Amino acid sequence: MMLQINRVSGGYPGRQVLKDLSFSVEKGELFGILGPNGSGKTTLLKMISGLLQPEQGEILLQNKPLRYFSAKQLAQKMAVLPQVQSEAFAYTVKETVALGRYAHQKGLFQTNREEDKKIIEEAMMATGVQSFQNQLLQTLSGGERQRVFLAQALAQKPEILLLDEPTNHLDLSFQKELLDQLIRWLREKELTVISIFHDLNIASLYCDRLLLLNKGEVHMIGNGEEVIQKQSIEAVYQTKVEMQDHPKMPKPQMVLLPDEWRREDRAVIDEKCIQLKEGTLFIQSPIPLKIRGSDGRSGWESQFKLAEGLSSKDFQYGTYEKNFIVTWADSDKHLFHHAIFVNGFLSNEGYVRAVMAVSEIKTLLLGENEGQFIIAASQNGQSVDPSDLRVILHNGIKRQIDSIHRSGSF
Ligand SMILES: Nc1ncnc2c1ncn2[C@@H]1O[C@H](COP(=O)(O)OP(=O)(O)OP(=O)(O)O)[C@@H](O)[C@H]1O
Repeated sequence: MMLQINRVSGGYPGRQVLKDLSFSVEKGELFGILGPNGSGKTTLLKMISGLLQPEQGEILLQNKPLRYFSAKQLAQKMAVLPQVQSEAFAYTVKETVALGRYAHQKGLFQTNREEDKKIIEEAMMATGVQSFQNQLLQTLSGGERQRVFLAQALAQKPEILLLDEPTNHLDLSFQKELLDQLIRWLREKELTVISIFHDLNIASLYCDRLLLLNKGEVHMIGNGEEVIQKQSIEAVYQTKVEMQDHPKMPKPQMVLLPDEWRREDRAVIDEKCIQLKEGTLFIQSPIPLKIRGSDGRSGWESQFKLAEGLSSKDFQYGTYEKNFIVTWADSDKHLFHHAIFVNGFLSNEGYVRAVMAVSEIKTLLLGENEGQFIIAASQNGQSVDPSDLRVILHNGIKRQIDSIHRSGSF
């Protein structure tokens, strides 16, 4: 066990921030600390680094109480990357990184300067700051400064790295680079990282485990899938969120829904949206619709070119309950295609079931049929029950196919 927090309470004089926290961090883990502003994340990091003493409870580092370590011993084991301050610094980049070696120097005369130099160079290389190593810190951007302090922390060669929002000044590519690099160090150098994150999606992607703090208490500890859940995030952050799956990883991702996001409530997809221009059949929707196609196509679209070379006998359309269905036939191949517009909200599961339902209905009505179809929903208004939808689609599609057959062009 790298670190153990046993029933820790405390904070500042007259202000108890943390209440009865217990958890442990294993060697080699990337352990994330999450929580709203003021929930006690920085206070907890200060206690772990020995800057603040708990009022109650105990923190053990490698099974030994933290208070038995001298400041220098702690600095040899732990490096802290604080939130970057914006004050002016009169040091160069290289001097700042070199300060990371301080805890390892013995006496007044530095005994192992070659070794120190090598470590400082390595730390600068790893964080990509060597190209501006002779510049003064105050001449750097916030993100560059963040990387310099990370280099300083690495030069300390710690066993535990404590990070307070390491990515908050970094652009997208440096965020990814820093975290990918941290993971490589974790695996190669047996480092353990404890880091505060504000970005829940990044924490979900990179952390082995997460601690979600709420008002100084443990709300939940677990892996990303367990902690980044709609219910717990909404309860702790007191806001509405929507969850979605990451397209390539089994990691939950969260998206915000602005209060002001109002779709045009009266926007309805019906016969007014249909246009036939020189044999080309279009649907022009007043709002973007979320679509899934039998060919795997998905996304948000508002203009749909359905078919070319059609005469008015080749297609049918109509509204069935709140669903607008268009069916058209390809006169050469005798295939039937369908566009189904749902005026309502279709969940992810609803889409899957609707796609399956339409495939089944087509097979039932037409036998082997390779015709294509799309399902597009406004995601506006009431949630649609996939079982009800199935019945409505069956009746609507059947009626339209019969009617195209009757029109005599086949
Ligand atoms: N030096 C201090 N003296 C007294 N109270 C403090 C001190 N530092 C922080 N606090 C209080 O302790 C509480 C927790 O602060 P802390 O900085 O740990 O929160 P945090 O979760 O890191 O917040 P943020 O997300 O805003 O960085 C806050 O209410 C804060 O006002």
